[in-house]
Amino acid sequence: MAIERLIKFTLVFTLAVILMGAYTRLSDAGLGCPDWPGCYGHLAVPSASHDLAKIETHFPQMTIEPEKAWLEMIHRYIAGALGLMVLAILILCIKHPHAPKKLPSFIAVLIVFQAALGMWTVTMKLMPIVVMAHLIGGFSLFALLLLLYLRLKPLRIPGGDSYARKLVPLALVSLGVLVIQIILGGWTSSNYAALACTTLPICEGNWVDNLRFAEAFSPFQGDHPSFEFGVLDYATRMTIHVSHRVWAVVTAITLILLALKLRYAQSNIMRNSGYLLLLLVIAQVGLGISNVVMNLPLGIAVSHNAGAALLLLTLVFINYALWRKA
Ligand code: HEM
Repeated sequence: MAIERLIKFTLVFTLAVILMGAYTRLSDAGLGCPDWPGCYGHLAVPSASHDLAKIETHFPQMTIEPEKAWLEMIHRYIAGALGLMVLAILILCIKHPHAPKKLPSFIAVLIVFQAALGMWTVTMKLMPIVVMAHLIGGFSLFALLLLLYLRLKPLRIPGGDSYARKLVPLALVSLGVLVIQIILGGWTSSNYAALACTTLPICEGNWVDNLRFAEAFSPFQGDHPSFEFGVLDYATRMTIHVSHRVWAVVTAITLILLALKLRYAQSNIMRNSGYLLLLLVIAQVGLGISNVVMNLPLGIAVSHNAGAALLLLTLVFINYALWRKA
């Protein structure tokens, strides 16, 4: 069916947009263009000398950095293309008598909201709550597109797999635990807390006595001309970082337990999902540790983001497959 192929392509494209967003953020290019939707009022990054002269007058505090501006604009263009794909999916679903209608409509609304969050990310100068919501919006879009794809497929577990069905509560808890870990990761990244702890396993110094949960998880951090590079003090960033690491232990244990239990499922599809989950958890923890010991190299940080997105997809699939009637 044309819709299924389009959704499959859109899923891969969404991952590309998420990774491009992570690459832009981690390259400190989020404010490469200080306005929205254009860049210094232009459709492409301006380079002509008369345009540059005008920019100096209209944006006196800004120095145009073409590389960063291009990263930001490419992210905006491909996100725009993704918006058009989601619109096409919605139209095809509305036309197709047996396709779901509510889910694609919700996805279309979500992508409009996601565009607004992209705008606020720039206009509110990388305010962490907005940056994190933008990251979560992208991940939600990715997960909902998979759900739509699965709704269009007649997926059934052969014979019902009564053993796997007993894992429904654990699979649901695993998804919840993972979502919390992703939110904590987004909060770590958007508050520039990645390098607050540089030793293993948890943090250096007398970290237990310096934890400040109220400040660390307050969604609003006052007025600042810009939130680029973070506005929180060391102890607060350390608390955010430590929370992400400690919850990583809870996440890894829960997901590995589910993966190991899935080994005894009767159906191949559930057993293989378990192996994939196990592989992804090990890779994700390895990438997280590499982030810390290697001082956040761009490639590793972007791969850590991709790992989180793929873990989410795997758990959405496992939950869906377990809930589906035989
Ligand atoms: C167990 C599963 C884990 C998941 C699902 C996860 C997820 C995430 C996510 C979604 C982000 C935000 C990425 C971004 O904004 O681009 C993040 C950031 C981060 N994670 Fe994890 N993480 C996990 C484990 C770990 C572990 C074990 C460590 C270290 C020991 C770690 C260290 C970090 C660091 C330092 C950042 C900030 C990187 C940055 O500034 O972009 N993570 N994590």
